Amino acid sequence: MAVGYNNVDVEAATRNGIAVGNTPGVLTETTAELAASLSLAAARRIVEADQFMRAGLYDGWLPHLFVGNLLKGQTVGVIGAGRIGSAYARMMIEGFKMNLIYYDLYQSTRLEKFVTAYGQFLKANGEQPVTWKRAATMEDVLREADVISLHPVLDKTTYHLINPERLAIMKKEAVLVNASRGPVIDEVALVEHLKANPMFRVGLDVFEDEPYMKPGLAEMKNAVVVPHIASASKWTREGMASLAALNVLGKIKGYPAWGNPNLIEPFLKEDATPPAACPSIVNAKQLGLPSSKL
Ligand SMILES: NC(=O)c1ccc[n+]([C@@H]2O[C@H](COP(=O)([O-])OP(=O)(O)OC[C@H]3O[C@@H](n4cnc5c(N)ncnc54)[C@H](O)[C@@H]3O)[C@@H](O)[C@H]2O)c1
Ligand SMILES: O=C(O)[C@H](O)CO
Repeated sequence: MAVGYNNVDVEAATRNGIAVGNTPGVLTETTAELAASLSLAAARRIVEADQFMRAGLYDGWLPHLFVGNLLKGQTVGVIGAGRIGSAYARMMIEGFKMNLIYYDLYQSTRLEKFVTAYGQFLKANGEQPVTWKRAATMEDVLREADVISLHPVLDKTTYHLINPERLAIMKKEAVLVNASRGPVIDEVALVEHLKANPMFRVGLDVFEDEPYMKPGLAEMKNAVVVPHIASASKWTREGMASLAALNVLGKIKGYPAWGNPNLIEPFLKEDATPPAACPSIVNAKQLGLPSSKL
């Protein structure tokens, strides 16, 4: 069960009349929160400092001990401003008063409106307003942002989206976070970049050859690594299980596909019968499945 389905050959499934279900929506905030946690952990060197403390190396406050990056007033870059990317952007903007630069194939009007409104709120309170920019190219995001989080789907257009050339244009003290899919980053190139740029930091939830890391990554102090736990909250995992089970049940019962897979709340109510529909079938259109009325 997952929202990402890059590991499924949807074309082959469609050719064989097989419906492919996924679990959108219930992972959005949970995954965005983990990306925000990785951003903070990398920017403020939390894991390094924790290891230092546990090793008994702390012998008193020092002005230069584990100095990291301040987020307030800096720029957060989001590549892939869909459900999760937009939720992450809102957290970083509202939580840390960061400015936004994003790159997506589509305009995220709702996100832009949110930043504009929040900027006006800050201004009205005598504070520096936050700003947003939709970048014309991914390179613009990489050049300008202080913290960059990757949230696109994995496909041919996003495989090794972060490569040696693009790493080279990022700020030397940037923070890069990936809670999308491992192969979005060329991990061998990333290890080399981390070695050459000790102030560059990453927070990774996903890896190119999961469950393995590329040689050298585990030794890098400027990398925070966690084992694909972005959706690991109880509410989310229960929600994913419910949506997956209701997709299967819906197919068995011959129900239509739900009209708007971004609006899955009716399937999650504990005290009500779920709608007679499959919550999210990604190849519903291609299979010619009927769509339920909302
Ligand atoms: N680490 C985890 O546990 C975890 C959890 C949930 C989702 N994910 C991953 O996150 C991905 C995104 O999930 P979502 O629910 O936000 O999906 P979504 O479809 O809402 O958002 C994906 C966005 O990526 C954009 N995009 C596609 N190709 C692009 C490109 N070449 N350049 C820039 N943007 C591009 C799309 O336009 C879309 O806005 C999933 O497909 C999955 O791979 C990982
Ligand atoms: O795509 C997904 O849903 C995740 O990778 C699993 O949580």
